Amino acid sequence: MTVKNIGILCSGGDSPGMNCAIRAVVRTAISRGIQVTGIKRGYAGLLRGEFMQMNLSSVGNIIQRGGTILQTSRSPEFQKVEFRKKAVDILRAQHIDGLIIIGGDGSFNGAMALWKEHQFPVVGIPGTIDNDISNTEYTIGFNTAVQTAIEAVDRIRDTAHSHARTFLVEVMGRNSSAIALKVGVCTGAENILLPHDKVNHQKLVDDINRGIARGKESSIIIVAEGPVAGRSYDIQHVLKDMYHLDAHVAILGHIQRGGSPVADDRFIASQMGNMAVEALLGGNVPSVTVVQKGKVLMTDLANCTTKADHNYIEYSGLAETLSI
Ligand SMILES: Nc1ncnc2c1ncn2[C@@H]1O[C@H](COP(=O)(O)OP(=O)(O)O)[C@@H](O)[C@H]1O
Ligand SMILES: O=P(O)(O)OC[C@H]1O[C@](O)(COP(=O)(O)O)[C@@H](O)[C@@H]1O
Ligand SMILES: [Mg+2]
Repeated sequence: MTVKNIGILCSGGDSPGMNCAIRAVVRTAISRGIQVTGIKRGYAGLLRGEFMQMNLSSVGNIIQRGGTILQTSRSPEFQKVEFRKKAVDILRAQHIDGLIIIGGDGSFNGAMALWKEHQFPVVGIPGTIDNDISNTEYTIGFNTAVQTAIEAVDRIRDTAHSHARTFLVEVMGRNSSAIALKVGVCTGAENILLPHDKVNHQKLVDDINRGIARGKESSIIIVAEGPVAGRSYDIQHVLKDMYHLDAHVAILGHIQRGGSPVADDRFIASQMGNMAVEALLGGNVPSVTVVQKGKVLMTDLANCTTKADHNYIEYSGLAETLSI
């Protein structure tokens, strides 16, 4: 089928660099004589028919902006087969021939369903700070989120040292270890608690006390968020009640999702946006842009519909060795 009009949407959590990908899609498509229809607020906006025609200037001056100009959403309705049928009817009525989805593993499952149930041509671009998608080394936004968290932890370290305190700093990432491990290594954290770790409070206290005994004036423990944000408070209470150790909690939260994308996010998103359009035009669907062995390339979308926590787990040994 000839593609004349490409739809584009963002879905799931926003991530820094999504705008760079949108810009690359729009500019590549227009340079190839193809129309681009922006779909606002993800799958929820698609179901409401929220469209905007994109032109060269609608993506001007956005390369440095965090978030997404198209906005995004989580849409429970889209999990249902009847709503995906409605979505495809809306896309076809709008004369959209193929869809580019910028999002995480959940969004890719929605895209895969559009293909399987209706053979609607889809191409994914991985955009999530969590870096938790199978078969890609990278997802757009991860390095910016990590940089933001590092800067926050460095500031907390100033206070931790000045008051000789222990801090539990909770980072985002749901069940993914990636942000916690990279931030932990880069801030010289004394300990990193991964999402599924059963916390060994005794070891934590022993480690902190060993540090104090050799003259350390502060301890930073990076806590990966896990399924429900706020687990740091549980750990804080056990440390206080059972070990009489006072620890302060800092939950970094959504501060990690916003902000201007760092160079890697701009560069990779620009390549991915460009490649996604070429894939749609070349009939390479359903597919997804990925990073493998450091290179941006295409793979089958089916390879990227599961969550993965593979990317950084290999660095837990490094973190432990360097934090003694
Ligand atoms: N199995 C699925 N089938 C259809 N749509 C899905 C599925 N999983 C997720 N989605 C859609 O993708 C949206 C975003 O998924 P979510 O997991 O919240 O974020 P992310 O894509 O960033 O991982 C969901 O709100 C839903 O609309
Ligand atoms: O902003 P929300 O909807 O509360 O979601 C928080 C979750 O979104 C994330 O920031 C990003 O997750 P997704 O990219 O999968 O949407 C997670 O790290 C965090 O657990
Ligand atoms: Mg996700």
